[in-house]
Amino acid sequence: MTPGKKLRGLVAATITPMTPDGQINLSVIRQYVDYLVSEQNVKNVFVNGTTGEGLSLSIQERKQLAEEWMCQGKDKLDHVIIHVGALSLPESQELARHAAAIGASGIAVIAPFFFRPTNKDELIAFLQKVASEAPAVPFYYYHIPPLTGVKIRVEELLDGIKEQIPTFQGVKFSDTDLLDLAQCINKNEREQLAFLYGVDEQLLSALAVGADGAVGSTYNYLGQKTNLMLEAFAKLDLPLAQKYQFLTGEFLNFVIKLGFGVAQSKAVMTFVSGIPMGPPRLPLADASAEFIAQAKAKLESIAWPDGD
Ligand SMILES: CC(=O)N[C@@H]([C@@H](O)[C@H](O)[C@H](O)CO)[C@@H](O)CC(=O)C(=O)O
Repeated sequence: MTPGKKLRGLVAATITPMTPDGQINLSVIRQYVDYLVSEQNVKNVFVNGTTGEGLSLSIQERKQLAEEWMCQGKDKLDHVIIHVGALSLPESQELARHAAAIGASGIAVIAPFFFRPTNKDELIAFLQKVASEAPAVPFYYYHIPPLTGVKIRVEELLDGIKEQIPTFQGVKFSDTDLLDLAQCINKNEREQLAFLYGVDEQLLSALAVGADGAVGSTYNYLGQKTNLMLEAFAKLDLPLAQKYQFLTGEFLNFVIKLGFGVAQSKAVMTFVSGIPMGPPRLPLADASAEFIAQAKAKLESIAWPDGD
């Protein structure tokens, strides 16, 4: 791992593999790490987030997964960010201390979403109490208003946040409000913050306003293609970058219409990688056989510019 290096590029929002009877399946994480690195060229992971069903796992399971990713990712991954957000502040603090103890490269926290913060100060107060439990670990705010219902604009949140959270390192921005994202980047240009976009189907637009990279579910199985989009964008080859975005978008548009969430991501990752991701945890229901057949056929029909 590379401590201190600014987080850039693609970060896979990891799926939590489960056994058919619904237990977490740590035994495939080693294979999963190798697959991400060698087949998808993705060397950063975000563990126990939305895609990882982090909020549906017990504290013990979250710790076990974090430890396994750290252990298997050692010498292979660049960054292992652990999502430690929880509805209960003491639980979130416990997870932050644990992530620090096992040497995580960063921690991230979602806004609490049952009793919600109603303004910036309440949200920062919560984040600060968690971040201060891991005083040497880079801290990221995980902004995902479609799921949390917490719509406090990040631009507003960032104003003065470093004074209260000295470890503040950036934002995982999972929202479509690109004006907010652009204003964050504009105002924080000279700071060393990382802005990582989380709506995979419109990553190219976020790159255009200066996002440093992306955290998302599709980089588990479309990481290599999305890396080619990043490369084309870096070389200012906009037509090629657009081509990749259009094609990943074509797949996502198709599956979103069928109904696409964490369960379906698990199914897609299983058929693409061959690693059994297992079922999701209730209340999520397993992807249907029909979804799997249609998603597979669609993905196989895409003619990528690199001929793959
Ligand atoms: C709502 C949701 O799950 N969003 C995903 C996206 O990667 C999403 O799956 C993708 O854009 C397809 O819609 C990520 O932002 C979530 C994520 O990074 C995480 O698992 O923490």
